[in-house]
Amino acid sequence: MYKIQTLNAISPKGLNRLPADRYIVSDHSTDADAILLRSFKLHDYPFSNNLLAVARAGSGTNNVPIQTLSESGVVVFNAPGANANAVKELVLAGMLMGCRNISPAMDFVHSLQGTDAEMSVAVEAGKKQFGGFELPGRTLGVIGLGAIGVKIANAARSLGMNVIGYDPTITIERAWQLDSDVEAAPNLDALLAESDFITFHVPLIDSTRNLINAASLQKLKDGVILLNFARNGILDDSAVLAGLESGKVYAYVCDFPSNALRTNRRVITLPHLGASTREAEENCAIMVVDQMRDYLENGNICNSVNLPNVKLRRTGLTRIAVVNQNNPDMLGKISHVLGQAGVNIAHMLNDSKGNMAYTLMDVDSVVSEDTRVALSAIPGVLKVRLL
Ligand SMILES: NC(=O)c1ccc[n+]([C@@H]2O[C@H](COP(=O)([O-])OP(=O)(O)OC[C@H]3O[C@@H](n4cnc5c(N)ncnc54)[C@H](O)[C@@H]3O)[C@@H](O)[C@H]2O)c1
Ligand SMILES: O=C(O)CC[C@@H](O)C(=O)O
Repeated sequence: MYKIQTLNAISPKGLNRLPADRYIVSDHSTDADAILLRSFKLHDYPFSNNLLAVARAGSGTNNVPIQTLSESGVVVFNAPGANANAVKELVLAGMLMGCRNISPAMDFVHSLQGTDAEMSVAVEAGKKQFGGFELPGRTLGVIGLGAIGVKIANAARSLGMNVIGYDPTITIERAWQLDSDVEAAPNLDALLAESDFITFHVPLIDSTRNLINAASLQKLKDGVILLNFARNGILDDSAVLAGLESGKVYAYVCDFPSNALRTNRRVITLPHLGASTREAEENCAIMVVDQMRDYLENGNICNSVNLPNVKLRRTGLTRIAVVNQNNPDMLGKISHVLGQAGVNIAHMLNDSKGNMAYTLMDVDSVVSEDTRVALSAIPGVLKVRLL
């Protein structure tokens, strides 16, 4: 039986794909084979030695200590693109809420008192405070053209906006998906200087922390609308608040509330709702459960952030799965141990990602526990499983 620990609510549509005769799913296991989570902060979490996989039912993995897990040979999965449409829709809603002043206008209506006739007079007198502007012809800057950024860029084009994007590491797949009228900004400053709306869709990493700060704020157009549905920390909140105060920033729409933000009338802040749709939660859960199950049962890897994609059709009598450091001569040492044990490799795939490597082998015989232990003892080998 595989033990799966859930650290957040994971859609039953995903969990139901784990057969009860092979999987025990619990939210309080102490020796789990795999962990399923969403935004639970896993840094400093006590991992069991059994742990083989961590699966993030979402896109961002900044709540997962990838380096520490890699050092123990634990595979970390995520669900690329599975919640992108949900985020796209909320960003579009946020753009419209920002430019049409919907949140302060609603606050105004909530504050009205008196009869309907009195209210009608107050509405007509008061509504001029909330006049806004339209999207067509305005320029949207999209920072990060991954699963979410590309969808937003394309949707904004279909709404008649000019779109410029900035992503120095855009993949070929995403570039193919991009509307051909989306312009590539030569650098971040050019995007900041030309955009009426700027939306951020980058992971929180050292190079994306405080992309908007006191200095970069000065490069923005006056009256810009900023949207952060990526992560807290990508914009420096105090710089954005200063920009709202000076009029440089017209509105700030974000998914990451703080005390300073939530009381400002020109800030629309939501409770991390970007991926909170039935569809996105189901897509993410199904994707990571399938990936985790294929890894646990067959050793195949798909959509891991720390190991390469490796998928091998099952042949042979025994499958050997080895997670190791990406060092010279690892394959030589692994095949030497198997040769000494009289084990013949029928099929093999080996690939690497950064300083991690993975080897999946189908062999023609039963492999003893002694041989598994001998493979585990090779310096640089992190995990060995017989499947
Ligand atoms: N609010 C939410 O609920 C919610 C939901 C999903 C994702 N997110 C956040 O959004 C982020 C993006 O999600 P995604 O699914 O589009 O991820 P993704 O991996 O598909 O795309 C991220 C893109 O950012 C680019 N990038 C990295 N560093 C950059 C930099 N310095 N400048 C410009 N581009 C850079 C990458 O090349 C990549 O194309 C996630 O990492 C996560 O933090 C939030
Ligand atoms: O699980 C969630 O609700 C949020 C997920 C989101 O932050 C992500 O990075 O995919």
